Amino acid sequence: MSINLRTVYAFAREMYPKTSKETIQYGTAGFRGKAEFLDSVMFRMGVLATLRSRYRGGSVIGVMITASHNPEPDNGVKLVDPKGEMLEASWEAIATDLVNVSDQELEQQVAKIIKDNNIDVTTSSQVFVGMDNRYHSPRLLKAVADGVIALKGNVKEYGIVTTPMLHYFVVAANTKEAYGKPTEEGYYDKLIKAFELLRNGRLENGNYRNSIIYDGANGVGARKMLQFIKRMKGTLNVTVINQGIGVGKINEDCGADYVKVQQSPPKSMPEDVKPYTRCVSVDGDADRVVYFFTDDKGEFHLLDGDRIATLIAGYLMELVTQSEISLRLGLVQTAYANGASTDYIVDQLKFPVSCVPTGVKHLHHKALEYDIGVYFEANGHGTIVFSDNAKATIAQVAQTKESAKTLLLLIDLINETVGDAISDMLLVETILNHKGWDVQDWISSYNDLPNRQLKVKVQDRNVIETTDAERVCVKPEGLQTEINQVVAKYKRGRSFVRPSGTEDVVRVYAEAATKEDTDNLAYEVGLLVQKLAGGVGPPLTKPNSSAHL
Ligand SMILES: CC(=O)N[C@H]1[C@@H](OP(=O)(O)O)O[C@H](CO)[C@@H](O)[C@@H]1O
Ligand SMILES: [Mg+2]
Repeated sequence: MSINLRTVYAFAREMYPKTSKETIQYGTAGFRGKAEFLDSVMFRMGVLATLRSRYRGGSVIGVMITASHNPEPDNGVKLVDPKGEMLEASWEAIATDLVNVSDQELEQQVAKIIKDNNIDVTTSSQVFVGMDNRYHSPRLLKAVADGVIALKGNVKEYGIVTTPMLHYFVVAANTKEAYGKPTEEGYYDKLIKAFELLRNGRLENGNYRNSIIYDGANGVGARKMLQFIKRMKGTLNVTVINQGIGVGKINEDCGADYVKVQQSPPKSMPEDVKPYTRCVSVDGDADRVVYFFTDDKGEFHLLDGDRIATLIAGYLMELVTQSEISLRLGLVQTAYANGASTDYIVDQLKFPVSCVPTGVKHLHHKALEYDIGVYFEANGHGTIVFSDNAKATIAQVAQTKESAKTLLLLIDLINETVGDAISDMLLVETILNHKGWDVQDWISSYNDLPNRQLKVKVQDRNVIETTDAERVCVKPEGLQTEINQVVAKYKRGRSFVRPSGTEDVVRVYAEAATKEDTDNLAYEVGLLVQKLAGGVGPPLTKPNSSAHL
């Protein structure tokens, strides 16, 4: 097979010319932006995925077209490496250069990647592509596929799937189906079989009731949950709201990000929902999940990624202890984790905990250092990874001990390749069922510190640089000192700022002993960002109003 790089060049110029003059950055989870500027980015990512597949000896590489929790006009692309991880960090720079060169330089840039990485372009390659349900996703999927074809690679299109499904397909194919069948049906089968075996016919237990309300964020997570329901034979009664079929924009006034950041239920919540009903929200590509409920006074309560992580970690530790096996367990968080959750993990669970920069790629890598690594972002994005040693030990002990048998089934239920909202939800349901817990039992394990996030618009968010897992701001000079002075005024105060990697904003996080203090702290730090980091746009609104969120 010979590759004519002229083909790449001609394709790009004729079909996918580069229309944006601005430099495009590789963000927290790949490239993201307004959909109308992304055609050339997608074509080039198809080219890159093909090169990466050849570089990795023909292993399958995944390309997911989605802008996750972003608003509907945005789109984006996430690349999946052979073991289901996000694209290796060293290739992020290669990807960035490739999307930013002009159409005229493209041929030369592709040749450079081939030469620098010693890629044999005559070998075979395989790229799996999936997309969310944004209306511009099919157009962008075609651009990715054309990029693959331009380099004579093989492309398999999965159509509309969740991000974690695509990760699963990649790993299933690369493990020659040891992980499961690389099909949609294979994915449902694997999860549902494990879930039903774990229920073992006991649908309700203690305070646990067998029904939930599921907010699908008008995204692909809604459609796929409807598929789960069809196949689950009533083992869990799920009512899907924000289905996104015909009405409703993706993530608008609903979904995991809205619920977490606004700290309120989706706007379209049915009025007749009984107090203490378990509700879940997933995000636009269904890799995040948060739980919430409203109490009998109408007050909203959130059970976010930190809660999910602590619930899972505690349960896994119980099972490991009962199984009398010695494994290294650890939990990974980011600076956004609620301080109370970290205290609970360290003081009560006595679990080693570490803090890494935002972005699942960082958490995933850290979690791999443990035999059982639990990682979750506060926003509900996370999973659990098991080392080969853990799997082998558990399988052996499972021959004689029930607790280890349960662990083995949990491994099948968990999508280890990346955070998976549906798999995570089924896992939480399993644990609550086994413990006989309702949401009140769950939330009483510790009290969250009130917390708040603000988005501050600045001229160039890259003027902010951070260190120490983003908890300390080193640029612009003086900002951290002023933040420290403000934080010192508040009991249990903690605050940090960082540039978002998915939106053109600076994020401010604050927590403190009371809600009022938290709102004031966030506001004061927001003002500092505006003052010292080139704030633009309207002035921040004083606390006790959500207008500035
Ligand atoms: C505070 C927050 O929730 N940040 C999110 C958000 O990243 P930012 O870089 O903060 O925009 O999107 C990422 C991708 O989904 C996710 O990994 C991350 O946790
Ligand atoms: Mg997402």
